[in-house]
Amino acid sequence: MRFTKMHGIGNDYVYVNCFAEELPAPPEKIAPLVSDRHFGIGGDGLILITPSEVADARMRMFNADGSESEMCGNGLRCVAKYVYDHDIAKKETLALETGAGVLTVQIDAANGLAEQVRVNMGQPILDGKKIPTSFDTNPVVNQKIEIGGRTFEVNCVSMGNPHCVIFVEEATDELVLKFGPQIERSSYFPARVNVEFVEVISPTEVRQRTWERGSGETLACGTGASAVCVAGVLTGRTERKILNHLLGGDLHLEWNEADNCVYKTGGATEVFTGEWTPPASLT
Ligand SMILES: N[C@H](CCC[C@H](N)C(=O)O)C(=O)O
Repeated sequence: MRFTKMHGIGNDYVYVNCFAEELPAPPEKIAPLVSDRHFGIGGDGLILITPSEVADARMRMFNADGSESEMCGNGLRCVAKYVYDHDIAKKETLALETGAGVLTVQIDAANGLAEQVRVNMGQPILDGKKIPTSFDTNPVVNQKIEIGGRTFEVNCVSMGNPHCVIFVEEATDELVLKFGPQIERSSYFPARVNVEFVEVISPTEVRQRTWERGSGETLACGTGASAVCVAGVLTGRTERKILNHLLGGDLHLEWNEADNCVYKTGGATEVFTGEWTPPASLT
């Protein structure tokens, strides 16, 4: 299986161009194998770039545990870069189909290659039942949950996929690595959840660490950063335009008042291409 390794500020996936390549097995079986950093290629998951009936291309994203997610913000910037750089559609404005609908992406290119990518991430979903959470408020802000003997105040937002944003003094290893997985799998979140621990530096600047549903801690999460932007505004902590520092780099975010959409800008990088040999047990 030919693949391309790409990352968006350190959130790395194995990308397969399904315009040209046929998968040797179902993607949910391939994702855990290629994601393994010792026995596989290494990555936070698998992303398929496929033809679309309604857009320039379609993204399908599988976490390292094989579960499929509706959306991936860093992944979508990389898909846009791939589609542009590899001439699937050489357009500076691309329409890309995701589980969160068709999203519009703006490419800033130099010498025929995409450098910065700006994604209209669409409107956040704030209805507790739709996110989904066990809360039936709209929005779900400053709600208390009990996890492992501790109380957390959570703010929940869906950007197509579910997020739980928790503002903290310091995003420690204990919070991310011990409580992250417990929150992910708690009964408050029927479809599990991605968890963001966020330090507010100023009304226009935050720092985020992410525990991702199905993949564990990652260096960055674009849908998570968008959810953080929304949660910051809803709780009166931040302005509508922020700079978010993630472990792997920075993202610029804006929750636009006029159209209610979140705009996310950041880089996308192609690292290498290769050919993966599926184990005999798979085929
Ligand atoms: N890293 C991705 C999000 C992956 C979310 C996935 N873990 C889920 O199950 O929803 C991003 O940049 O938006």
